[in-house]
This record gives sequence, structure tokens and C-alpha cells, in this order.
Amino acid sequence: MPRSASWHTPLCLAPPALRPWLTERGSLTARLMAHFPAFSVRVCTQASAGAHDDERRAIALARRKQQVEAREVLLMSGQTPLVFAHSVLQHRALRKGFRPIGRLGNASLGSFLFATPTIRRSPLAWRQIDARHPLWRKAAAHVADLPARLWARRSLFFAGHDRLLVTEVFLPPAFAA
Ligand SMILES: C=C(O[C@@H]1C=C(C(=O)O)C=C[C@H]1O)C(=O)O
Repeated sequence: MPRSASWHTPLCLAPPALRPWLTERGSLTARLMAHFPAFSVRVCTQASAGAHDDERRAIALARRKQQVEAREVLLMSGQTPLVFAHSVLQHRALRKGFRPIGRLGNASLGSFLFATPTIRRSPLAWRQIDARHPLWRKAAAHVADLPARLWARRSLFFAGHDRLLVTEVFLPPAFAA
């Protein structure tokens, strides 16, 4: 079974209060800003890194060891973290279709993605993650007292043949998980 199979958890298993967030196909940033007036993007890292096991196929990495560009941010309401977002793309995609990501800084990725009409989004996929998953551990490095299981969603953005995989992990207490 491919590792990405675990990203096909049925949405009906998610808490009802979380479902509108998990299914938002427009900008999550825009939806969060509408609900949390003190919204901000806090960049944790943006650098060359290894891809996770469940990411390589999605971004069509040819080699297991091939490095990717990884951007990790906390979407915040004041001092409260709401979402841990992890985005990966091949370096060649960063030089081509997704070039503006190289100079985003604290601007939201959504502000670029949803302002670019030629960029297309795949369907969303969902799963719960726990401490066995690298994203749970990465979120835990930035956020204290995480519960054992967190809901996450992911989807691909396409700029021509270039791909960007965005995964968003929803953090309590802002979201019941
Ligand atoms: C994809 C979006 O961008 C959000 C902002 C991100 C960032 O700045 O790195 C990353 C993922 C998203 O949570 C969105 O707003 O929907």
C-alpha cells in the first residue's frame, strides 16, 4: 500500500466543528483572517531539506535523497498558534512556476497562490497524525502540550508542470481535534 494511502481518511471521522476548515478550498489564510482579527504568519523555517516519506511521490521526486525547498510557518492569532503549515517543492519549481515563494517572508503563501489565476489546486486529502509522523514532531517543536492526535489536510498546487505540496495541521485549542 503506498504511504499516501493514509491521507484518504474519510472526512466524516473529523469533528463537525473542524470540517468547514478542513474542506475550505479557497485561501485558508483569508478564512482565518476573517475569524481571528489578530492573525499573522510566523515563519519557522524556509530552507533546503529532505522530503518526508509520504511527500516524495506527490511532488514527483525522482530520488529518495533529493533535497527540496521546505517552508514551515505557524498561522497565529496574537500569541496563539492556530495552524502549522508545511509546504514543499522541488528546487526547479522554485526557480520556475513558484518563484515568488523565494521572497515571501512573512507574507502568506495564500496571498500569492490565490492571486495567481493560472495556479490550480488538487482535491484535498485528510488524515490524523500522531508522534509517529514527522509533521506532528515538527509542530511539537514549536507548540507546547500538543494532543496525541491532530487533524491535517493537504493538497497540491500546480503551476504548469511544477508542483507545490501544502500540508496544514490544525492545532488546539483554536480547533477541536
Ligand atoms: C495555502 C495557503 O497558505 C497558507 C499560508 C502558508 C504560508 O505562508 O506558508 C502556508 C499554508 C497555508 O496555510 C492558504 O492560505 O490557503
